[in-house]
Amino acid sequence: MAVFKPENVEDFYEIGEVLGSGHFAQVRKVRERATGTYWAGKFLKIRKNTCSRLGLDRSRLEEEVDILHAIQHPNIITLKDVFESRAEVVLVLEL
Ligand SMILES: Nc1ncnc2c1ncn2[C@@H]1O[C@H](COP(=O)(O)OP(=O)(O)OP(=O)(O)O)[C@@H](O)[C@H]1O
Repeated sequence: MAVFKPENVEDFYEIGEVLGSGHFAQVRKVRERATGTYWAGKFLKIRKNTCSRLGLDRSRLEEEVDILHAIQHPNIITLKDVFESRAEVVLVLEL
């Protein structure tokens, strides 16, 4: 199962320009501090309670993260890291 790190993503990545946005996510270019490598950081809003219609359901997201983690294929984007704070989850993806 994928590990959702409780650390602050900004301790490990510099957050850069916005690359795009979707229904629940904003995607930004991020730079790994340790290596200088660029990645895409997908900042996802998580639903706070079952009654709310805003944000993603965390269990659905867990399933998707597990699938991304399990698959390594040239046509499927690589998932490098997952960070979690109270209100959002950040997926660090291949740019
Ligand atoms: N790995 C990535 N590298 C570069 N840009 C990306 C990457 N992932 C997403 N983007 C950009 O961010 C935008 C939003 O991505 P996201 O995956 O949130 O949304 P979507 O699949 O287009 O929409 P939806 O909310 O319907 O799922 C994309 O349209 C693309 O421009």
